[in-house]
Amino acid sequence: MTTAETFTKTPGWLDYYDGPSRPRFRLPAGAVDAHCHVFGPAAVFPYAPERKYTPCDAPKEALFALRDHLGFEKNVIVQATCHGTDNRALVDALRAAGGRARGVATVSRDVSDAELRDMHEAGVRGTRFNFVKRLADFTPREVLADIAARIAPLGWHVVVYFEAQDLPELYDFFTALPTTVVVDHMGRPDVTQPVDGPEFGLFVRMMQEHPNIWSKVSCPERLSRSGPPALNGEQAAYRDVVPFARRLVETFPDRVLWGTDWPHPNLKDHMPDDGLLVDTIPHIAPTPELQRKLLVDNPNRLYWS
Ligand SMILES: O=C(O)c1cc(C(=O)O)oc(=O)c1
Repeated sequence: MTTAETFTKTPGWLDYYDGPSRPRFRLPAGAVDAHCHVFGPAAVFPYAPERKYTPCDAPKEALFALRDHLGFEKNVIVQATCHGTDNRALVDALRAAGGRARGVATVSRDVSDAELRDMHEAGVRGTRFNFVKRLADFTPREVLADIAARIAPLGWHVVVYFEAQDLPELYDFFTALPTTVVVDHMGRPDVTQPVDGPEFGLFVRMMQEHPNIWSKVSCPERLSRSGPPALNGEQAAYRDVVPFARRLVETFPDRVLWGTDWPHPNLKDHMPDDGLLVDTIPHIAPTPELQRKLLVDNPNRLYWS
């Protein structure tokens, strides 16, 4: 199947989606899409009963086609909340990727050592804690601290997803975690606030004071108020998000990651064009050196070394 066919002929795939454009920006060799998901297919890997949304199926074959179409070498596949703590779709995709994917799972406190070992062998290198209220029920902090203590000896890290207004309350918990901590989507700043204002300032301070904390400079399509269309080749799409991402890339060049967030669950107003998302990269990482760190060196160090 061609890439276009894989997208349009995947059963249950969004009717209106013709697939991504081809990016103008040429990714460096060895680039990693460090935040993407697989969903189902539900007939094989059912969604979790406790899920807050039911996505269209987005199977591994479509993800691998996207990877090749955009020019990435590898993926980091992140367990999505709609699959709960059932990591079978993730592990299946990792095993099928032939070493070209690593994963971030979601586990419960009673996960067995054997299950952790199996996941590690398949390529899992982290666990995800979700604090976004529309996506996940509250889990007591001591449960999460126990999970972090369980996965730390494996060399795994913790990925956290939260919204900026909740950072003051979560700050002490995050900064006490015993592992590397990777923040999804820059902690979802309100991009109508100034980039040097107090809200994003707290996030920057957390990274400054805690060298174990990393950030994904991803998801402009979720954070933007200005929306997608690039006015011309020079101006970035989702341009109101660019100063936030660029600030992190330039201040912490060795602790940032980039990902498409494909297949963009819960976006109701538009279906992002992943080619256009790749074209935002030179706006947030303006030099070849910053691009290499963001796309190649950092993800390879965290997931493949
Ligand atoms: O903002 C979201 O809706 C979202 C959801 C999930 C998930 O359901 O895991 O993951 C993401 O990275 C983003």
